[in-house]
Amino acid sequence: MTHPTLKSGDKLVLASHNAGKLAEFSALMAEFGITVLSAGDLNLPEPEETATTFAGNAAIKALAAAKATNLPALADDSGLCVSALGGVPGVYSARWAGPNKDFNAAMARIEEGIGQDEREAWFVCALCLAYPDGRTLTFEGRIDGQIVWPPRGTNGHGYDPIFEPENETRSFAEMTDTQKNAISHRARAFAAFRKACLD
Ligand SMILES: O=P(O)(O)OP(=O)(O)OP(=O)(O)OC[C@H]1O[C@@H](n2cnc3c(O)ncnc32)[C@H](O)[C@@H]1O
Ligand SMILES: [Mg+2]
Repeated sequence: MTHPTLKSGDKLVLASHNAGKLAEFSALMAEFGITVLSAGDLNLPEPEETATTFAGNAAIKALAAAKATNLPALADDSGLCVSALGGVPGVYSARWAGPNKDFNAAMARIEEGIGQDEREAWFVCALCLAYPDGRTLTFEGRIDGQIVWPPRGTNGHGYDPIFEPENETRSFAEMTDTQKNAISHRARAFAAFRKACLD
């Protein structure tokens, strides 16, 4: 039995500036009694995501936030990998939407790049918990599915309207937060984090 690394009453910085992710985390974290502060609340800068892996970028963000606040910090690096595009946009998922976060353009770019018969895609989420002393723990989650077109649904965020998880008939954007949080890449990574650090 491993000892929990975070307990009720502890403070944790969520090192993300993405409102959609933060909403999902607040639902996932609700039952644990941890005080969650977000990077936006704390005015933390957004470090450059220079790594070539999700885990590497999650560590960059988590360590930057932990060092800036002297508190443990949890960062999420995630993205949509499209098989017919060789796994792209992947770690470039945010950059494909550009500074104006134009996900309609990014989704259209994906659809234009793939054929009718090669629709496989998967979302990945890497979570990194970092401490001010530089220790890190990393967890990953993945969900497989396919790209659908046209985009469907108005819930969620980012690429949700064009991603239909396997064994589902709805896109992520047609699901409620609770439904998405039961199966998503983020929820799966969170389950591993929870098992190691919260339960
Ligand atoms: O780095 P932070 O501040 O956390 O916020 P971000 O939006 O830049 O996040 P990433 O660097 O991890 O980029 C992930 C991209 O993948 C998209 N993405 C990740 N998870 C997603 C999900 O569950 N549904 C839809 N899109 C998602 C998201 O919209 C981003 O464009
Ligand atoms: Mg980012």
